[in-house]
Amino acid sequence: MQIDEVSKLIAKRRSIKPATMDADREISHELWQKLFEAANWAPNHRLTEPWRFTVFAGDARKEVGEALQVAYKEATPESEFQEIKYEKMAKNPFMAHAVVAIVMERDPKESVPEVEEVAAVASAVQNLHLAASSVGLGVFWSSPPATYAESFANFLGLKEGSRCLGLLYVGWPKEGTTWPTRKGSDAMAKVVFK
Ligand SMILES: Cc1cc2nc3c(=O)[nH]c(=O)nc-3n(C[C@H](O)[C@H](O)[C@H](O)COP(=O)(O)O)c2cc1C
Repeated sequence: MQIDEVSKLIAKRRSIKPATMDADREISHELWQKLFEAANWAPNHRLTEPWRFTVFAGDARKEVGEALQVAYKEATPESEFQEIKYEKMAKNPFMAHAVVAIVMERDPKESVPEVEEVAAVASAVQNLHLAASSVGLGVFWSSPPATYAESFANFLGLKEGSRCLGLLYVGWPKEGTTWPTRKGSDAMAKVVFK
């Protein structure tokens, strides 16, 4: 593959809003496997492979919605609590075909700094997202404060030191949806050569 082809795929990757996803359209097990294989090739220090994913599809999406509601209550001061947001939390997971919890599982030996483990998980998500984009499958990374709450970590059964880094909404775009575009910015303005 030439660099131009890789660059094209990278530039094509977009976040697809869950509201534009066809929640009923199946994602084959074969495709899920390809997505997680792509994730699994992410760079990671000392090969700790800290990424973990839990896929909630079908009725299991209800559990995520309920856990988000509990976590929202936990993470939101009473004065800021909004009933509308609370109700939406239960419905949101049903907009996508599946919701995938992104987890950084801490290596018990703590052989590398935590920031490196988080970076490795983000790389894994990027790989997965690129693979999904290549076949036109929509992905949206969502990280409301509720996903960082202790009750949400307990819901996911996280081990000591592990962290949830948000949720991926995954689904095929509804028929007629146009793939979003993004205005590019000046890449070289963020680079210094010395
Ligand atoms: C770590 C991380 C967390 C994110 N959390 C949210 C979020 O909570 N809500 C949201 O609207 N977008 C979230 N996004 C997606 C960004 O909004 C999106 O990547 C950005 O708008 C650029 O669009 P693109 O992905 O289509 O290039 C998140 C992205 C990352 C990398």
